[in-house]
Amino acid sequence: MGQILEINGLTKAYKDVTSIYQMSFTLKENKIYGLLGRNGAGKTTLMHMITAQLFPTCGDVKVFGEEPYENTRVLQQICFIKESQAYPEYFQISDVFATAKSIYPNWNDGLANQLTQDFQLPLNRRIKELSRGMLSSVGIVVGLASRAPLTIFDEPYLGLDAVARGIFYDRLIEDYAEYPRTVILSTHLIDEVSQLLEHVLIIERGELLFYEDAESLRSRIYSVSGSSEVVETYMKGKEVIHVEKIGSLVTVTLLGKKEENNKKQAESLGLEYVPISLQKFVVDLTTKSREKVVKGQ
Ligand SMILES: Nc1ncnc2c1ncn2[C@@H]1O[C@H](COP(=O)(O)OP(=O)(O)OP(=O)(O)O)[C@@H](O)[C@H]1O
Repeated sequence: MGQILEINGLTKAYKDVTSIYQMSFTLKENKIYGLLGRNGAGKTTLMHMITAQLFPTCGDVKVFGEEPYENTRVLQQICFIKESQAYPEYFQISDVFATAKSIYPNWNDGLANQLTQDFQLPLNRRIKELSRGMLSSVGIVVGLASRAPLTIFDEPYLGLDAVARGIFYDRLIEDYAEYPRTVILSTHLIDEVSQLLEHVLIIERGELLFYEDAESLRSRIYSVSGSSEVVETYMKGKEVIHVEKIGSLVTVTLLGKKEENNKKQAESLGLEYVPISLQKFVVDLTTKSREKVVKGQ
């Protein structure tokens, strides 16, 4: 399976902050990736460099084997939908779709029409007259109907209600199954998209903390709770992500190894074992432990 994105030593530094620091990774074609991290982690900066909207301070980005900057051949294969997508205000929705059709070679009218109906979009209404959620729906139609080999959604659903978000996920997975492409989905609604993701990239303060197969990661993340002494015994030699202490009860989030039987071991010590969601893992990973467990407490 081919690589469609190669990032090497990528850094973006501003005067007071380094948004992306020495990042290197590759993405394969026809996979759905989740790009996760807290506010300010560097996700949008990274996506802007991938889509040639921002120059790196150093390092390089190759998309489909080429540098994306001013490279029409590459750029027409990338569709980037962001939260605050700006369209000319005087455009009607139909003008946005006609423009997208002229840019993206794989644009599909049938899918665009289907999605227009799903989201109940009035094609002849002007952009400046749309509600926030309708504007997000327009972006989603463009993102899906373009069928671009690299499709990137950066928090695409500001203002979209749960029903509309459900339509987005369903249509994405249906169309992806028939017309595979590489999708990068950046969102804070991790629980909602968790089942869609095939690989997960977690970034924090401009660095890539995790890059793993989503199913494998989901099977390794869990928490145990119990008294501090027993929990501390259990924690020895394990990868502890987060510790929380309420009175004498300690709960730790851990990242197990695949081959370990973490559940059995925890339960044999009388600890409560709970598999945790990807969202909780990301929150715990990117939050400092509130309190360390001190031996004997
Ligand atoms: N033009 C800029 N000048 C200076 N600093 C910037 C600039 N753009 C981004 N930053 C900083 O870079 C860091 C990463 O920002 P970025 O927008 O990439 O984060 P993010 O992960 O997308 O956050 P969010 O989830 O809130 O959208 C932040 O500290 C931000 O303040």
